[in-house]
Amino acid sequence: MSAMPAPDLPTLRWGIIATGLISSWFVKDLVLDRPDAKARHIIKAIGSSSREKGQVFAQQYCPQEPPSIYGSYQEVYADPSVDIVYIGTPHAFHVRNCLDAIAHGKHVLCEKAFTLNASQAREVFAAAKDRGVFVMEAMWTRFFPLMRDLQVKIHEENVIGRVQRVFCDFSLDMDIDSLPDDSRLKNPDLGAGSLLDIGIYSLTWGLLAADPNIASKAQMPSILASQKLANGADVATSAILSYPNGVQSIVTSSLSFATAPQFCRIEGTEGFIILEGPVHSKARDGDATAEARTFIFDKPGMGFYWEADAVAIDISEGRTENEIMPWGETIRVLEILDEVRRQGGARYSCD
Ligand SMILES: NC(=O)C1=CN([C@@H]2O[C@H](COP(=O)(O)OP(=O)(O)OC[C@H]3O[C@@H](n4cnc5c(N)ncnc54)[C@H](OP(=O)(O)O)[C@@H]3O)[C@@H](O)[C@H]2O)C=CC1
Ligand SMILES: O=C1OC[C@@H](O)[C@H](O)[C@H]1O
Repeated sequence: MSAMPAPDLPTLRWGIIATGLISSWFVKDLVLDRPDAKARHIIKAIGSSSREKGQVFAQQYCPQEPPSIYGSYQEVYADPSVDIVYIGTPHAFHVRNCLDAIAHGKHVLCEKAFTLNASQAREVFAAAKDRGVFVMEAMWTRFFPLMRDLQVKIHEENVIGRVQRVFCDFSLDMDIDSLPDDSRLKNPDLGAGSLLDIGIYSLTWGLLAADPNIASKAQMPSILASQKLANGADVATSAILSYPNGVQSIVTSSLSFATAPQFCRIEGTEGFIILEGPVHSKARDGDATAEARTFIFDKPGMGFYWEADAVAIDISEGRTENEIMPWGETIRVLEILDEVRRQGGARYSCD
């Protein structure tokens, strides 16, 4: 028997911008039948550079309730049946797409990296403030229960004592040389490079494991960074974040090889935590003497619905920011990414 969400749950009507990989993952998760759903999500419109692409996308991912299909993004912004626009274009277009959606009075959930630099993000949030609409960076892993549980274990229950050092890597073997020059991973005009695409995940763990606070309450670490560049984009980035209390987070990313399954190690005075598996599916803690405990993190689909449910609840309760990923945190992350690129050499034309 199918488990439909209760009818009184907050309901959000989505317009999807772009029909690439992430939009397909996001929409597949949104239309999943989930007994524990905290919100109801309806895909009302698909906007694509091509109406045909939009049709194929809708047939494949929205079979139950066919959305309106548009051969432009503007038509999605203008559609009165859309409450919120989900932006799944390459990073370089996020600022324009966000501003356009906000100008039409739409709420926005925009993929990571939110914009190419902190200055663009400030511009978007200023526009959102003026229009009074909800905006959030789709930093989906911050909404994983595993992420939330580990924050409590590390910073409230102190299960590994005082955190001393964090290592986190996210690398993918993308065979960059074989990609076309217009690939978003290769072309700096599209926001190419490992840092904004996947290094942002390593940085997220590096920050959250070192300091429980976010946005303006968080300590700002000093940064030492190095990048390997190809055609102006970073193929690899390594950064050391050093905190005034001596904690160091070593965060790395690369597009030349794949991360080992154990992608993150958080070391404390009384033990360690290892994160492993695809999209944070497992955490293990232990120390030299005690037997390690393993926390398995199974989930239906990929887990994009947690951020989507949080957004629906915020909007239904009249908030314009989310407390897990508020505007100040997106700006803080982008300021760190800006500094890493300043030291490492990767530049975008908007810098
Ligand atoms: N949260 C996550 O797990 C993931 C997030 N992402 C993020 O999503 C964004 C898009 O990534 P991804 O889906 O992998 O990218 P894709 O290349 O698969 O798709 C991007 C889509 O954007 C649209 N687009 C508009 N202008 C351009 C252009 N000049 N060049 C290419 N595409 C264009 C196209 O859709 P159309 O023709 O329909 O308009 C295209 O299909 C990035 O910001 C990335 O960081 C990506 C993967 C996973
Ligand atoms: O966010 C992401 O996670 C998965 C990767 O495949 C993708 O390149 C990246 O954008």
